Formats: sequence, C-alpha cells, structure tokens
Amino acid sequence: MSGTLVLVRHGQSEWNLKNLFTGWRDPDLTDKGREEAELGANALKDTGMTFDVAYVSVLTRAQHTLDIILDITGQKGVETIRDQALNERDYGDLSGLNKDDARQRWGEEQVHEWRRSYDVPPPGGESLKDTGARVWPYYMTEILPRVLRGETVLVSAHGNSLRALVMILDRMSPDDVTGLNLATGVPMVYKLKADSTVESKEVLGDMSSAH
Ligand SMILES: O=C(O)[C@@H](CO)OP(=O)(O)O
Repeated sequence: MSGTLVLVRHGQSEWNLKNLFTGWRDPDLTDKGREEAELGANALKDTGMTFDVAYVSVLTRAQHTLDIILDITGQKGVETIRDQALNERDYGDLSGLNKDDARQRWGEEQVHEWRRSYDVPPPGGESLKDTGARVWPYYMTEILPRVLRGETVLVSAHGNSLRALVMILDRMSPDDVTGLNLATGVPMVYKLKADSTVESKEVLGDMSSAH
C-alpha cells in the first residue's frame, strides 16, 4: 500500500443555496456550508490523520472549506497548493442562471444532460470530459506522485472536478458517472496501492443527500 488521498467537496455556497449555476463564479460559503465543512473536519480529526500537503482550487468556497478543515484538525501550517486545474466545471453561458428557470426554458432532460452527462457541454462551457481533460493530467503529474510517495494528501475542490477524479479512481464508465453526485463537506478517504489503483475507500459522512 502507498499513501492516502482525501477528497472533499466544499460546503454549501451562497449560489448552491440560491440554486444558481456557479461554475467559475466565486460565491463564498453559507453558514450551513461552514457547518458542513466543520462536520467533515471533525470526522477527519477523529481519524487522527495528518496531512503532508493540501491541494485546492483558486475559488473561495473551496479555500474556505480547506481553512476550516486545517483549523479544526490543528494543521494550519500544512503546505497548500492552489491551482485552477481543480476549479469547478466552467458552466459557460449557464453561469449565474437559476437551475429551475433553466429547466423551464430548455426542459428537464436537456438541463440534466448538461449537468450530469459525460460529454455534452453546456453552451459555452465544459462537459465533464472537458473538466477531466484538465483535472486528470494535474492529478497524474502533481497529486498522484505525492500519494505514491506514501504521503497523505488532501484535495478541497468541487462537485464536478471531483466527479472527474472519482470517475477514474472508482473506474466508472461514462454511463455510471451520470448517476454520481457528491455531497458537500463529506470527505472521501482513498488508500491507494503502489500501482495507483484503489486499495480501499471510506466515506466519512452521508452521501445520500447529494443531488
Ligand atoms: O453550479 C455548479 O457549479 C455545480 C455545483 O454546484 O452545479 P451542478 O450540480 O449543476 O453541476
């Protein structure tokens, strides 16, 4: 066995609460989002895990989630690397629109396809496959080598950038991934083997509310 990879989606953001497509826009966490991050942080604290490095997107909601985790686990000084490769999927022209208004305008099925299909991009934005095309190389060249060195690596990022990562870790097909939703603030702890496949996966919380 080699190292440990912890993935966590940021807590609820102001725009999650308002039901707006967010993408690369930069709203902060809500009070509930901070509480979700605290819950996830306490679950991580209970494991006694110490991080060697933390990776985070350049967006405020992911950075504030990381701050809460490092604060509660008493690891504020940990090396932190920010990169836009970990940003949320770019929602293009949908960014800032209300998701129910979009369903009314384009239909439930079309909006679901933009949100959850593998390779249908929203207008002017990135499909999950496009998101993966920047997340996967970053994972392979920056994050994975550190896990394979035996380190414990924390990644604080977003619903769709993390769906792209979970897709390859859990060996999901493009069809499977349409049914994958990640809950906010719930850490996923992967132990990886030396060949970079998954030895074990533990979810520290309740994923069932994710949509
Ligand atoms: O709006 C967004 O950027 C994402 C994540 O909140 O939404 P969705 O769940 O529709 O991919």
